[in-house]
Amino acid sequence: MNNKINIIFWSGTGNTESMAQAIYEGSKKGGNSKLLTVDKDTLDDVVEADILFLGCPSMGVEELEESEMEPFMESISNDIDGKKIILFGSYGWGDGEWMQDWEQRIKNCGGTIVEDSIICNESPQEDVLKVLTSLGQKYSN
Ligand SMILES: Cc1cc2nc3c(=O)[nH]c(=O)nc-3n(C[C@H](O)[C@H](O)[C@H](O)COP(=O)(O)O)c2cc1C
Repeated sequence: MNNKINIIFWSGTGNTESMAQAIYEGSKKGGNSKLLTVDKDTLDDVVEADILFLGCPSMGVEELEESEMEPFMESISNDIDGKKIILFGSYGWGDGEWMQDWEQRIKNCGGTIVEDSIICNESPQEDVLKVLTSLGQKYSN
């Protein structure tokens, strides 16, 4: 059976959503992946995943989105020990600090970051989308 890949994201204006869709396009070939907005996921979607892709833009002041993504992260903090995770998201005027903090948080919960996080400024360019699609494909086998 191919790896179970779950892609869970929050996106306000669609930039992080485009990134998530690019990952999903690549992962679909494995026939065992799901694309979920963070309000639609369940704890099972986290627990069952061999590879978890989590996406969120930089919001607040270099923070995760506070009404859905932040509570979601809190809710899974005891369930990602040993989990293979890849983070992605879009940002605006900052320097990527939110992503560094997010990586640290995952590590503190015992999660394993298996790839460099993918970040892009505002709308993802074609080259970023290609990288994301190849990552989806790479892990779906
Ligand atoms: C309320 C709000 C807060 C934001 N805070 C930051 C920030 O602290 N740092 C940053 O680089 N960009 C910030 N941004 C810009 C977004 O991260 C950026 O527009 C991103 O592309 C949005 O992604 P999305 O289309 O997936 O929602 C903020 C945007 C909004 C609406």
